[in-house]
Amino acid sequence: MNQRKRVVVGLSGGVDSSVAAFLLKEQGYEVIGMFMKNWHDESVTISNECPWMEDSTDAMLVAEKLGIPFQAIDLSEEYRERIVDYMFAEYKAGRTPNPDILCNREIKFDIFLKAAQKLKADFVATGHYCQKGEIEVNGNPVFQLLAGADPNKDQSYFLCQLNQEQLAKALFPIGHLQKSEVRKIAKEQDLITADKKDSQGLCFIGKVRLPDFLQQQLKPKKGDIMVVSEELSIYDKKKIPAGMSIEDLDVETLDGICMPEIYDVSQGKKIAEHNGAHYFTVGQRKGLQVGGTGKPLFVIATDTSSNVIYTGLGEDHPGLLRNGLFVKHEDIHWIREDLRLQIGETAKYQARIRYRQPLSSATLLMKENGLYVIFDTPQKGVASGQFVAWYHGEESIGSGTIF
Ligand SMILES: Nc1ncnc2c1ncn2[C@@H]1O[C@H](COP(=O)(O)OP(=O)(O)OP(=O)(O)O)[C@@H](O)[C@H]1O
Repeated sequence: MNQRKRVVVGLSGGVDSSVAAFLLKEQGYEVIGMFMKNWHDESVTISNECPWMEDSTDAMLVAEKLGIPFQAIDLSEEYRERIVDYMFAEYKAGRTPNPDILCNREIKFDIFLKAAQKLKADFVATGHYCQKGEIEVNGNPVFQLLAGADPNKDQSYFLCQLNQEQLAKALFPIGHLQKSEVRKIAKEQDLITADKKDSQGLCFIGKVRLPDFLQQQLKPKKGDIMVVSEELSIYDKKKIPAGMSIEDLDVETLDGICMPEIYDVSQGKKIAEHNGAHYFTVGQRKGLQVGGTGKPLFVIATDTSSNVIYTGLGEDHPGLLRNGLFVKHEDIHWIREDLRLQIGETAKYQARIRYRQPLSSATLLMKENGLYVIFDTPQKGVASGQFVAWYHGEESIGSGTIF
């Protein structure tokens, strides 16, 4: 059946994609390995190491060992335009982007996919820990994005912005395996990548720390750290009114619950200084460098226009917890288009707002202006710019950018 299908596998020089390529070959596909050079800027390299060169050599050696053709393509320009520029713009605006999710949507399953199609490939495969399903809805095929079988490695969250056309062309050959099994196969096949360390995400940053990367374009600028009391009246609006069912909440109440709070300096007390509000993210504890406060300080909001950070004392500060979040109409993405909610409709799903976070039950309400996601239990670290993905069991149904 699969004999004549051609697959381009993204070979990163890591163990997962090496084993993915091996398994595809075993299954009888015609496999081509392709390494992409993502982004490399001499100015952010903090050592003389050149990780992408090493990775591309490893990818090539794996291809050689498996006896498959190999190509390397330079997508660094596209990467800069679509990922790096987006990252800087988002941080500058006080939001927290997720480059890994964008990279899958914009690079691996767009530009890379198009390059594969030029080679007349039927599919693009990656070493992601997730699975693809196919069902029929009203007589039409519908593709499903499913969690990886290894609960510690599930990467479906990173693919939550893929659409049906992209999924139709995707293969995830290792999604049904545990990481330990992948390493075992790599060892058995004597692949050079068998013992290679896992990558840390943020592939393009390589070995540079995020703060160092950001400082390339976002210059340090001193500003105030304010500490905000627990007793502010704005926190009352964040609560779900007692006795009300979520379906009956009006938009004003929903906005109070789901929109990020806007603080002003009169609501806080200056406690120290920081070196740039755009370096900080909601929920962050590290990097504030304020001592003598007894309990730890956490960022509860940043205001990049006035360059002020608002913080709360202690991990139970009401500013840290949110009962819901909002996704603007144009930022809502349905993987399962057939399950798209219409205005006025609600649905019960499980949501996650960051990679590896356990799923948490939530009610989704579709309104004219966008989607409100109300959690059964309040969540910490709901950061603007990050993605929320909603699941039905193991299946990722849709996602959106948090307002
Ligand atoms: N530079 C690259 N060139 C080609 N494909 C890549 C590259 N970087 C990542 N990929 C593809 O995307 C998948 C997921 O990338 P990620 O950076 O999360 O690596 P990973 O899960 O550690 O996998 P691996 O062990 O294969 O590096 C990889 O398995 C690979 O198929």
